[in-house]
Amino acid sequence: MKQGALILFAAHSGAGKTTIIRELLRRHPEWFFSVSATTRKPRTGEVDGQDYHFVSRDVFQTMIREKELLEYEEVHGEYYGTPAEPVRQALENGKVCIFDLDVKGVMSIKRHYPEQSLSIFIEVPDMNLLRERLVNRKTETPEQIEKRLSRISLETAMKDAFDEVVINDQLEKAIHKTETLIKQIKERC
Ligand SMILES: Nc1ncnc2c1ncn2[C@@H]1O[C@H](COP(=O)(O)OP(=O)(O)OP(=O)(O)O)[C@@H](O)[C@H]1O
Ligand SMILES: Nc1nc2c(ncn2[C@@H]2O[C@H](COP(=O)(O)O)[C@@H](O)[C@H]2O)c(=O)[nH]1
Repeated sequence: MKQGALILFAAHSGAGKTTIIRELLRRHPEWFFSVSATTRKPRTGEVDGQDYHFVSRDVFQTMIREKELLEYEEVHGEYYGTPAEPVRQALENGKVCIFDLDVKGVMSIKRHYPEQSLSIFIEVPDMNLLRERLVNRKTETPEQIEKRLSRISLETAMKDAFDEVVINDQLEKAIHKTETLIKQIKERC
């Protein structure tokens, strides 16, 4: 009986992790995406229940109190957390489960599921690209962009603990590389 696999993505803000995940899920609708809860406001085009469960701080605190979250972190001044029950069910059904997380969230989930997890850090060939991509994305103010980039040193310090680092220079190459890594772990779990 298949146990399911957990694919844990993290990156510096702007590296392209969400773009890669969206394309992987488009190509593999059979894979399960762990929809996080967050107190951050939706960006244009983001759909509640699909990209995130957008909740108030009060609701998020209740989720913490009721132990509904597998892990949670405060990132860039907002709360983000992984609802536990959908993940448990997806794994029970032997699914490949995809997670969009910050670096600390990756390590927390890896501690829960050490044998079934693959952690992937999405990197850029040049750090200047991060600001450029965030500016082009047009979803944050200049102050918010600087706040996001201020986590680079923490993220760099934790990068060595990841199983794989994938450089997102050419998007299609990065998608292909991650897809190959996921197919490999899927064979084992
Ligand atoms: N290989 C690439 N070349 C050029 N632009 C890219 C590439 N990959 C992604 N982008 C663009 O860079 C921007 C940031 O990508 P994305 O939103 O996926 O980043 P992220 O890593 O999820 O960041 P955050 O953690 O801030 O959400 C987007 O506008 C996306 O279209
Ligand atoms: N620890 C967790 N981190 C999460 C979760 N969901 C998303 N994230 C990470 O937060 C930052 C900011 O996300 P953004 O959508 O505002 O750009 C990013 O690194 C996400 O990967 C979660 O459930 N737990």
